[in-house]
Amino acid sequence: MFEVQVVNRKYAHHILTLLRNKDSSQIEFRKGLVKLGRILGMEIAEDMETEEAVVETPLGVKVKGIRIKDMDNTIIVTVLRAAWPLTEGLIKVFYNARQGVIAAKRVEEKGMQNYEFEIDVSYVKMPSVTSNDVVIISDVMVATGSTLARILEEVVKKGRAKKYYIASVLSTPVAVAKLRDKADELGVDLKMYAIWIDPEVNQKGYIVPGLGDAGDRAFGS
Ligand SMILES: O=P(O)(O)OC[C@H]1O[C@H](OP(=O)(O)OP(=O)(O)O)[C@H](O)[C@@H]1O
Ligand SMILES: O=c1cc[nH]c(=O)[nH]1
Repeated sequence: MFEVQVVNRKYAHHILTLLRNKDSSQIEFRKGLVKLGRILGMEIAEDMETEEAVVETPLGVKVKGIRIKDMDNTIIVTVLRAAWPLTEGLIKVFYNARQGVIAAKRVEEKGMQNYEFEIDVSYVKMPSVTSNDVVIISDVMVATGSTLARILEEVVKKGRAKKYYIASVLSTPVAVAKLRDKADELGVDLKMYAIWIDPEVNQKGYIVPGLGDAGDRAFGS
């Protein structure tokens, strides 16, 4: 099963506009990603089931509240390197999350064929996953979807989660179609959140209008 949801919040789009601006500084860019990570985390939390929780306040009064059931069985996987600040924001919401890291790179020297890049996965370190877990994959730019499709293959090798989320800033129709196919092929329940879906990927594999090379803008080239 695959679903995609765009974040319909003025504040998120205000920050996205700052990120798109070529004159925004490296620090502004990173800070913007942290803010969007927190918003994406809130959106994902909104999608999760809750249960009743009763607590006693310092006044000695018991009160009914709620807890998000999967708060303590969430795993966040960061795709290096641009997603690092995005994860910083996600962690503010999923404060007990276990974490994994994946280094994956498009082999750009071989070029893009039919909106597909070969992906070189050089490092995978993540906790084992059980059927009680929810996995959130944090990646800023989902352009052709080649990287995330490949990463999903790696992630499911660690065990089957009951649900997978993608937390991203920008994606494209091409990537959405590819991820839908990959979710079907792997038989996973996948929901992708993006702040916005841009219309195009250019010949070099950049999202257009996009925001440029997110890794370089956040950390330098
Ligand atoms: O959907 P795709 O076409 O596969 O492209 C998306 C990938 O490109 C970006 O990484 P990048 O190669 O810029 O790496 P960096 O963050 O380390 O700079 C981005 O963070 C994704 O991982
Ligand atoms: O536009 C794009 C596409 C992939 N990676 C980026 O950083 N930017």
